[in-house]
Amino acid sequence: MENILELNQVSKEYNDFSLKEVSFSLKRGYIMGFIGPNGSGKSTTIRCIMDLAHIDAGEVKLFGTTYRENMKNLKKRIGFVYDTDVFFEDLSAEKNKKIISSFYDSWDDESFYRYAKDFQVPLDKPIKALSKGTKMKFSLAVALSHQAELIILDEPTSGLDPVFRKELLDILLDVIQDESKAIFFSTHITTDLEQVADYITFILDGKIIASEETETLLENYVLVKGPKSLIGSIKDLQPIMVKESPLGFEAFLKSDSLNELELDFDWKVEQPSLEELMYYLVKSSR
Ligand SMILES: Nc1ncnc2c1ncn2[C@@H]1O[C@H](COP(=O)(O)OP(=O)(O)OP(=O)(O)O)[C@@H](O)[C@H]1O
Repeated sequence: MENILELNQVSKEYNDFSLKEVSFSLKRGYIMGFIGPNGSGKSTTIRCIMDLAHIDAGEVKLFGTTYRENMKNLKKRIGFVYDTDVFFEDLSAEKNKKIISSFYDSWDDESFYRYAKDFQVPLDKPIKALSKGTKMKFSLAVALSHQAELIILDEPTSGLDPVFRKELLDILLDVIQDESKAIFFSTHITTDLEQVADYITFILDGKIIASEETETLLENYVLVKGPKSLIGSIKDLQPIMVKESPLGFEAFLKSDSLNELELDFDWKVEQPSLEELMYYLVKSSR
């Protein structure tokens, strides 16, 4: 199936930071989570995808084409949901909808009212009176009502309570059911991604260090916990990182460093969570 989003060797230089030959791709019908520590380049990458930041080298392809070839049309096919307030705060959600809808030929009022109802967005209230979570839902209702095929969200779940977060994640899962759309979203909440992301792209200091299926990514690594007496044996396997405590150790290593014999040792081998994987990969790089 065609890539709906494709970045090829995208580079962007700021004074103190650069995106370094960022490449990854996403197909229709899937959700990709975009993770990385603070300041690693997530928002910058998203701004490059949205053509809000000029790229110095490389190429961003959307729906198989580039902004250079097709600027006006491309933007309309993307639903961009982000944290900063982009609406007319003093106007009601209904009036905001009226203004925004006039920009889109493909606007579908019926969908909008259905989503607003499903998401319980009060349309008569001014935007400034809505909670953060409700604003996010309004934003998503807008994105879905102009028939966006690619939904890009920059930290949509940050600051939302667990109930709102779960609702939002269910909505995202629902959106990709017909397999014609794709979702790309950045977040620090890795447990959200374990629930919904088919793929994970991991950025660190402006460089992509992994972009693959969530399951495969997690299966690539193991956490081994064992007593002090086995510390020499674990170190022989050249782990990525070992944390020692008075009682024993916790080691993070590539799964293929363990062979069958070593599985028989008196230590516990676990698959790391996404949060543990992120912690160890970030720590070991510093
Ligand atoms: N317009 C700009 N001019 C100069 N530097 C910038 C600009 N925009 C971002 N940066 C720098 O780029 C780096 C990456 O920032 P970015 O916002 O992309 O990170 P992030 O991964 O989204 O971080 P966070 O998780 O904290 O939101 C930061 O050091 C930031 O200061």
